[in-house]
Amino acid sequence: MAVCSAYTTQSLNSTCSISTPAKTHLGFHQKQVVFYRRSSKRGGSGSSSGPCVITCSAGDSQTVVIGLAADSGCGKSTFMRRLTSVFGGAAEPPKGGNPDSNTLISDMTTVICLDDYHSLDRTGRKEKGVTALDPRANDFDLMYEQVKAIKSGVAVDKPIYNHVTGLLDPPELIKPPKILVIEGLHPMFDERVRDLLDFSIYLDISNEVKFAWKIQRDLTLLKTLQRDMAERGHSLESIKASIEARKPDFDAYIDPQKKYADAVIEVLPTQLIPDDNEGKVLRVRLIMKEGVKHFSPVYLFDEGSTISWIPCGRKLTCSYPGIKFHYGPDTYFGNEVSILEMDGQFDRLDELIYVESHLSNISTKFYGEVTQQMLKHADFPGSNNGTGLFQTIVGLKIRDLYEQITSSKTAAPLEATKA
Ligand SMILES: Nc1ncnc2c1ncn2[C@@H]1O[C@H](COP(=O)(O)OP(=O)(O)OP(=O)(O)O)[C@@H](O)[C@H]1O
Ligand SMILES: O=C(CO)[C@H](O)[C@H](O)COP(=O)(O)O
Repeated sequence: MAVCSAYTTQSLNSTCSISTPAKTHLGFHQKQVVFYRRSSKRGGSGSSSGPCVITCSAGDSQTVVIGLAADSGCGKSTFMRRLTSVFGGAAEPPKGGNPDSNTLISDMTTVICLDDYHSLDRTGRKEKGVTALDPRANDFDLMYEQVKAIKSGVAVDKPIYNHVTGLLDPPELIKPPKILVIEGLHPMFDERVRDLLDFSIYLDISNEVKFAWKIQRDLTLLKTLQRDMAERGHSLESIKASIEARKPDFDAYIDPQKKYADAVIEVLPTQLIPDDNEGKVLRVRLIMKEGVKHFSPVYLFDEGSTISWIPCGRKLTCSYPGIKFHYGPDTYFGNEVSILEMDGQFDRLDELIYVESHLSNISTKFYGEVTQQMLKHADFPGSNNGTGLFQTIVGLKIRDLYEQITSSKTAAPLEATKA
């Protein structure tokens, strides 16, 4: 291994870091690693017994890494569709690649699914008697090395977990995007991976709601397959059994990650209907950590005050059971947070502008942008309640965070030049 000291760089704007030579067993992509010839007499004393590697990413293509954690079937894909829409352009699987790829690429974002780091396939897990939620079924070393590589501008060959076959497929090439989202069961589980995140989100869906969503999804699937009632009954039991079987590992390995999240979207049954167990009307809480770099929590009316607001009346149509907002400071796992809560659902999405105009720090670029985004995706699940509203707002906050990070990176060399 050579000692690296002085190198030429391709562009003044580049941010460069010295790394060890590409390690193919970790899937680093050799082609993306840039080799530079030693150019300067000054500092050129390093021995040159082997290849030195500099990996460069242009100043304007810094990869910002976002983590999104949730159990399976808890709305990660829906959230990702809202997020990528905020940046413009549709997200699609890699062109010409594996049709069962879990990756989604748009102009600005690449979303990778952490299921791809399962180290045991479906049969392997069955043989060992572990679930996919168990850390022993996942390769955190590879996850860390590859996310770190992408963040520093190096492409990787990431494995693919095929949900259709339950097997690990040959890897796919992931090039460093402007924004990398790692979504799945464990983005905040491993401390090394956690430290690479510029922002983290946890979707906390209560058991009652999770169950209602699963049934809804599976019954829709069954309906399209035109199965009979007997099979539907069987399916209900198996959905229940699968949720129960996952619960111990969910409680042990997934749920504890929420204490690390910068924002948590908590989804609970409504409090507006006494003893509601339908799970259709939802109470949704956006829990926002204070003091996170490049992130200022959203507030209602007056920052730091405690406020309850029923907006129904002349400007917002509400049918039973109505809509109730709450905002205020709180603590969450020992951290200071602000919590914005919405219970109930909108009758008319265009009237959301009335609510939007009373929210501050929502990082919109123009008046009504939240409402516009919500109307654009009115057919997505949760568009008439706090899940859609808060996912959209978090998407705008991530855009803002990205712009702040990239502008501070490009401003830094300028400041240094001035000094
Ligand atoms: N906000 C919501 N309101 C109502 N139902 C929802 C909401 N979000 C998701 N769902 C239901 O849950 C299902 C799963 O949503 P989605 O595919 O976004 O979750 P996921 O976490 O990506 O799932 P998976 O892990 O299985 O890929 C949807 O088909 C829908 O039925
Ligand atoms: O918790 C999950 C995350 O999506 C899946 O259950 C896990 O990835 C295993 O997938 P499959 O059930 O398709 O073998």
